[in-house]
Amino acid sequence: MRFDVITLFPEQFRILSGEGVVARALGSGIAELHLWNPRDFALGAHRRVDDRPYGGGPGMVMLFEPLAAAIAAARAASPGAQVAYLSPQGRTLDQQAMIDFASAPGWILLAGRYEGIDERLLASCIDQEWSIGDYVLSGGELPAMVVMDAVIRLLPGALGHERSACEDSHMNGLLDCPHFSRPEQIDGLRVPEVLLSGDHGAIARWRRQQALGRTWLRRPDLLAKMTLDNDEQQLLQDFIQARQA
Ligand SMILES: Nc1nonc1C(=O)N[C@H]1C[C@@H]1c1ccc(S(N)(=O)=O)cc1
Repeated sequence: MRFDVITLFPEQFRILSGEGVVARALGSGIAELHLWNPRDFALGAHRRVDDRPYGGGPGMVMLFEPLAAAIAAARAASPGAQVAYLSPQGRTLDQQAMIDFASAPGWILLAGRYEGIDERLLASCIDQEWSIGDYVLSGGELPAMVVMDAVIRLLPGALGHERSACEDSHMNGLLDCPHFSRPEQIDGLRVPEVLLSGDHGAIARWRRQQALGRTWLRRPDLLAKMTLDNDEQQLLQDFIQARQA
């Protein structure tokens, strides 16, 4: 998948080529990243990319022309890609959104700065507006990297043969189960016996029950969206009763 990011701070994206899933995906061609700086498309002696807002008020607004030109260049280089603007006013993203995005041919991500962008861009150049959460950051670069990370891990081959993203939290509407590794005991805290049993059926049921129970405890809003089969309902009831015993 091709990602084109429009950003005033392209050097921030070097972090993606460091190590880990995203770096390996970029290095192996599973994903590719192209950066476009609006300042390269700014005209005039001062090559301005922002200016004061009409009507007064604090902060600066990113100018229409440089962003429109950068978006046009990215669209020409990535046919079929849609343009998504990262802002607190966008649709809040969740795992299902990332799953949907992973099937697109590519994305052009616009990382905003300052107070935001000239509103006319939303009507003329931008296809979708997304938010990574209800808070305001100093720039859209981190949100763009968050989206890239969440989408890239879903691409075939990105996580390697040893596992896939399907066990992750939120991938099946539930939170993930707890995980343990060596040693078997730390300060009297033991690994659940079932995980040491070698009974893969029992381990799978325990993990499903833990995922159901954790979601019930921490995110009942997610559970409310799910339809549990009879076995899952019984697992959850047993979890709840064990807690109340
Ligand atoms: N949350 C987020 N999810 O994605 N981006 C997020 C974010 O905080 N971006 C901030 C730098 C930039 C920004 C953009 C737009 C607006 S504005 N005036 O439209 O509200 C305010 C701040």
